[in-house]
Amino acid sequence: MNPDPRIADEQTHLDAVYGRIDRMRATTNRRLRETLAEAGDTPQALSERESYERLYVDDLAKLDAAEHNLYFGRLEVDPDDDDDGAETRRIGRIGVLDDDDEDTTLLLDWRAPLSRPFYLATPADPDGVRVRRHIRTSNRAVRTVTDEVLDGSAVSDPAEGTAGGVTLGDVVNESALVAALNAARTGEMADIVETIQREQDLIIRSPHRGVTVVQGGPGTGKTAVALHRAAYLLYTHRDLLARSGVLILGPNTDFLRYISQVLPSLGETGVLLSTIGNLLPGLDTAVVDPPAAAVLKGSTDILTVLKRHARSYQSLPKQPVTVRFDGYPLAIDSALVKTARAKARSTRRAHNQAQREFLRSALHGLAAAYASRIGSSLLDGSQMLSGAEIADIRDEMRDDEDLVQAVLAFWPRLEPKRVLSDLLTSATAIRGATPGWSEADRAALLRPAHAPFTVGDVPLLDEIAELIGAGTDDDEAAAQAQWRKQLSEAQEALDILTGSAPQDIEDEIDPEILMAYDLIDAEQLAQRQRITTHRTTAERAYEDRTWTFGHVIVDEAQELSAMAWRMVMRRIPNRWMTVIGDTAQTSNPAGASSWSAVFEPYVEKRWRLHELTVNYRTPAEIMRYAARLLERLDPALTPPTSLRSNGIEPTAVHAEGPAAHTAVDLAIACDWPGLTGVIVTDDDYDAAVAALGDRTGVVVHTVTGCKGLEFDTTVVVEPAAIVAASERGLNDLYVALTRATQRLVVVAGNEMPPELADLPGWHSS
Ligand SMILES: Nc1ncnc2c1ncn2[C@@H]1O[C@H](COP(=O)(O)OP(=O)(O)OP(=O)(O)O)[C@@H](O)[C@H]1O
Repeated sequence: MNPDPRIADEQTHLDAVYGRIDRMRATTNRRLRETLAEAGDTPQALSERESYERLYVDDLAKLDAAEHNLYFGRLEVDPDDDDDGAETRRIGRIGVLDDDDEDTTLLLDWRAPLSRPFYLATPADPDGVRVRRHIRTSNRAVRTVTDEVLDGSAVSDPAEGTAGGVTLGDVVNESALVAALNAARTGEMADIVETIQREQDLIIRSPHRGVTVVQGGPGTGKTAVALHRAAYLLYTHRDLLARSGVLILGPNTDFLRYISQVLPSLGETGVLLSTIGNLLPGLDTAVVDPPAAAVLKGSTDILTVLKRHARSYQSLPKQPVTVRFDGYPLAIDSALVKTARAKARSTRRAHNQAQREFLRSALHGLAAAYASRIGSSLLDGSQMLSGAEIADIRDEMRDDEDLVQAVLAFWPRLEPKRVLSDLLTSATAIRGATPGWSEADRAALLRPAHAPFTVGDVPLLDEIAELIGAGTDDDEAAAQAQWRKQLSEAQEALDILTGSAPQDIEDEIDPEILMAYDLIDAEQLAQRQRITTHRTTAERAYEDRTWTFGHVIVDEAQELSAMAWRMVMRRIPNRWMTVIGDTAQTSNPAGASSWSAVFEPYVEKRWRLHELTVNYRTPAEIMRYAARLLERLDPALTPPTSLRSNGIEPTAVHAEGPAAHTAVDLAIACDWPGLTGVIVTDDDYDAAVAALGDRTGVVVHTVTGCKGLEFDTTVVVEPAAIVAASERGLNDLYVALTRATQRLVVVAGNEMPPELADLPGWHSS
């Protein structure tokens, strides 16, 4: 067989691209070595060196990330002018310019506007594209080339695999898509740059600057779309977003681990991935509240409880407290504290910030009392000390630590964790803050003294931090002064850096390799220096509760409670967000069942809904059963249409003993290709993990922990128990059934939900 000339052609181009990448890597490596070898240990020299080092290391990471499948697409498009020849565009993971005289474009970045027809053109609507070529490479060699001729005639290379219920005319890059969907899963999500579909592309590149909601059933690519949108926005709005950062919120750390490689593989690292449970600096929790507590803590009704409780620290003395100043006894009594409290409250500042006014006023009262003791006229009792003298006494009192402590007992400095613990661990505190509540609700809120904070507590802690003010004015003033100092040092360092840029480097500089002073200003440099071990915007944001992001993406957004949304919204005052979810998959009892209820309080009607309707993950054979559960959940909901049908019928296995054991043994014995996920209830989790031991190729997850994940084969254990385990058990089972890319096996003892009772192989004993 003659070798395909297209392969040889593309190999020539691929060699040119990698040649250029290798030259860029060599130059960057050389510069990095030179930077590291530089002498000088002044603070400026060190910071200059560190900035360059960071820059070169970042560049190398980007080049490494682009190595795999660097070049994947080629378009022949109608030329702009009347010229007969077609214009050729080559598309890759990153843009690459040649180092020739013309700076020839070797590769267009997939996110560039000129690349867009690669994703949008269809035979029915070619958008000027004559031929779309899909190039598969591995280890720097071209393996296959597939052409689609989009001139209204037929597709030239037929696709491998079969499609389920979707019209193939809708599918772009079909054979590559089917190959990607059939590929064995590794436990880490892969990027989809080569096969983004039209409906997905419209969301990824949406210019909408408000809240974009992406609703779609399981497997419709919502997570993939969210991650590629992050990459697209970072490319298109780099100046803005590199500085303010992008936050991606996911449901749990397993999920974040699963998606964590996608953005680096696209050359983007400046993104903070977080769960609600570790969004607050200094706290990391995955502990989930019992349903009743979750509902109470998730609702905005808890706000008045928190406010009432925070106010309870602004207390009055039941008995006057006697303090001694200069040997004289002075009384801190209810009248004195009441006056000081009124003054402090009238500042309308947060508790900790108003403390200064409270103290000033109380000391003023005590100074006046003291003055009346030592300075009253013996004749008529009138005050003989001047106002200035009384103020001096007040200042002296301020230095008397015992006295100040005694006063501040009635307006103590607060710290969010203590405030919340004080509330949740005391039946008395709960009662005081919840007038009108039922005893059952109060009992649901109460927790043992040393119980850890839960995910539901995190938004409450954030709320309390707002209510009480994070630090006192003095803390803030000290932080500001420190910041100004760093800023001026950074400016000096930058001046030196700019002034010392050697001309010869300037002359030979690659357009892609930017110099430090192109990229950073004094503020950024100061921020880098603030915590030298925490270098990226994302990491700085992670350290700072009050950080506001440029864009926020919320995945599995249906799980967020109303209180969690308040916390998220605080971090994105510009409301530029992409929100991804499926209200049919909600398992949190405090989660969302309607997007308008979530967003209207924040943006009224200014949010835009996109719906994804094609299920890329789950084959039609499995979706047939899952759809029945959706019907029971809400008959108005339409299941997504499976793109594939693979001929593998789901089956059921009757377990004689404990079903979790049977399921794990079965998974090990069958050794199905790729990754197998065994999904169990919380109660069965430990037993299943123990049964699995250190076997690879099989993983165990709880129903809530499998959210967003996928496996080649899924073994769902005791579906009836999953349904019974919680109020949202049906939703959980729906999620569990839709995790497989190839095969579903259900293992049960005696009970089976009616929707699965006709599974081949099922019989109860
Ligand atoms: N255009 C595409 N090309 C290749 N693979 C795709 C494409 N779109 C989606 N996929 C794949 O389909 C699977 C499901 O996608 P994803 O996890 O993003 O769906 P989801 O809507 O977030 O699902 P769920 O709500 O069930 O968690 C993933 O393996 C993803 O890589």
